[in-house]
Amino acid sequence: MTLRELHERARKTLDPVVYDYVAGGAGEERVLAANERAFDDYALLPRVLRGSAVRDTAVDLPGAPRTAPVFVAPTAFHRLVHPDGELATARAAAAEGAVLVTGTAATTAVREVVAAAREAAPDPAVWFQLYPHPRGEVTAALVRRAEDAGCTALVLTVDSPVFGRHARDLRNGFTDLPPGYAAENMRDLPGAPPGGLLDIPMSPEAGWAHLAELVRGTALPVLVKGVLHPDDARQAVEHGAAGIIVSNHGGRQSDAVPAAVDCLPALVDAVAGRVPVLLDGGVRRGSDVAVALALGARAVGLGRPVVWGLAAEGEAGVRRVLATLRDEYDHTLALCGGRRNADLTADMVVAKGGAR
Ligand SMILES: Cc1cc2nc3c(=O)[nH]c(=O)nc-3n(C[C@H](O)[C@H](O)[C@H](O)COP(=O)(O)O)c2cc1C
Ligand SMILES: CCCCC(=O)C(=O)O
Repeated sequence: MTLRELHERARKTLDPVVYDYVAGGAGEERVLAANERAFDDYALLPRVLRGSAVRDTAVDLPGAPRTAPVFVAPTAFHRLVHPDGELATARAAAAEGAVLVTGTAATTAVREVVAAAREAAPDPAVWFQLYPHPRGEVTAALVRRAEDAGCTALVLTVDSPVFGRHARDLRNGFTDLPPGYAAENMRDLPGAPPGGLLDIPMSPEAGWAHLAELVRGTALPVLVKGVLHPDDARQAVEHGAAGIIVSNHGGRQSDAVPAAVDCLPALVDAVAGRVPVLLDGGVRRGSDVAVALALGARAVGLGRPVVWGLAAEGEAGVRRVLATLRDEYDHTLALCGGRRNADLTADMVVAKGGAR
């Protein structure tokens, strides 16, 4: 079954309001559409007579040595789409050797998520995503939870000073979690009520000091997610980021930003190899992975496709999504005459219709 078919099955399975929450974007959904369409505008110029029957696609990421080049981006509330929720996602990602980013908005506590990943693989990599919280003690408590659970990196999402305006959710009246679901990691934190969507505050006044404080307060590497401006990528590195995730939140925050992959080259230049640059948004095929890696991304994240796999088939569906992308990417690498990711270089990416 292709990713497209899994998406279709998920659409038929899900409550339309939940489907819209996952599928939707901000505003007129221009950025949502642009993320996927941008990949259509790139083509790959293969190199010939230099390939290998054995290919190595593993990458080193912070807190995740020798991992898959495709990771599970943080997406909220997995129990809304499948009763096994984040436990299924965790087992699937671990079994496929992919980093799982769980986070503040998970409907399963991080301790249980890491335990489930460990059932599926001896040394899984689970990262924990958080937002800059106005109260330092709340961030500190969340970080302790992630550390105690065994997470190997933190991800600070910085593209959400305020929550995006999701037109579908506003139309559907979906503005908080239904009864019976909670953001489990927010339970019993100092000064924070449990645990609905509205209890995960965004901080319009957060500054670079938040990042510096987070980095100071943990031994874990901290990646910064949601960077689009090259100067912000430089600032993030200067404030201690161990990695940059180029992302526009899957078109769910500003509806006026460029497609994520179109921002990638400038950020790769700005970071100049000091830390790995990752990307998410619109990745749907192995060739999209190849384009992003050729343009300098170390790895790419999948948001919605993982949720569609989970909704359609639980753990097996998430495994299928990750395995499909891995196989398609490996095949593309072979067709491009590559034996390792580094064999994909920026000169091999051209605008559709010809060489640039
Ligand atoms: C339903 C949903 C929930 C999300 N929740 C979060 C979140 O809690 N934290 C976060 O940093 N990003 C969140 N994101 C953004 C994803 O991490 C990622 O940036 C985006 O989905 C990538 O685009 P794609 O869906 O086209 O793969 C969410 C995305 C979706 C679709
Ligand atoms: C406060 C929950 C965050 C979920 C999120 O980031 C999204 O729906 O895009």
